[in-house]
Amino acid sequence: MTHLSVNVNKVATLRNARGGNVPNVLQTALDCERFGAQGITVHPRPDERHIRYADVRELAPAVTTEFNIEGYPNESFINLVLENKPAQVTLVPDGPDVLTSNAGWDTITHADMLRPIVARFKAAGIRVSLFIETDTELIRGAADVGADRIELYTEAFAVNHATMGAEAAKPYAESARFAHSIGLGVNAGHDLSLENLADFIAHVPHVDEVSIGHALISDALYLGLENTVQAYRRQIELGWHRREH
Ligand SMILES: CC(=O)[C@@H](O)[C@H](O)COP(=O)(O)O
Ligand SMILES: NCC(=O)COP(=O)(O)O
Repeated sequence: MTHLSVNVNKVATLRNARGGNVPNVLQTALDCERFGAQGITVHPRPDERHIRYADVRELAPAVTTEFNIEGYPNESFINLVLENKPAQVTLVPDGPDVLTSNAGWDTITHADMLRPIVARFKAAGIRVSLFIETDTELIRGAADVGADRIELYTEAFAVNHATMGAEAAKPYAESARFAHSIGLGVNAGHDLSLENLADFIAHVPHVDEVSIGHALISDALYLGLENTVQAYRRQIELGWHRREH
């Protein structure tokens, strides 16, 4: 069954708006786990506009499910990850100024840069995932630089799902099948929501994990965090039960 990792970036955004410690990011992460999250994801950005490096240091020893740190692998990010040894690091090719992640890796152009970084993390016992679009050659490139998994960048799925429904999952299904066939694990994330998650899971095979933040934390304003985490888990189960493969 696909695991749900809750991205708590947006909890930190709210906390940072007032400069104190409300809401408490650590407590929220632990509560997400208590409510059924199977992982916690954070994406510290260079300007620390939401998750701060200090949050990562606080979360790392406290998270008892899978801790996943996402980000662009500059030297300070690499050191942060190696210092905190999460179960998984997800490398994302974000420029420092982006509003949010907006592209996957070009694993061919950046192969020489990625290969030694991936090797460093793997030598430290950290699983490495690369954020990537639905392009077979780039997925093959992820395997070539030594990645353990890919994270399919699902923004286009979310946008297209609004008009096309489950048909929007087709390129992702092909990519997931290909990644699996060459030995890569498959994660997915970005703009997944209660509206589109079951269709994604039903039509895309081999998905080990989804990481969801923006929509989930927004839903929690209406539904409460416990109900929301459980609602996302139920959508994953619903998707699995609708699978034809
Ligand atoms: C890689 C990815 O899709 C997520 O980490 C997303 O970028 C969340 O980051 P923000 O919360 O900064 O938008
Ligand atoms: N890796 C994707 C993630 O962590 C959350 O993305 P989003 O749900 O905030 O778009």
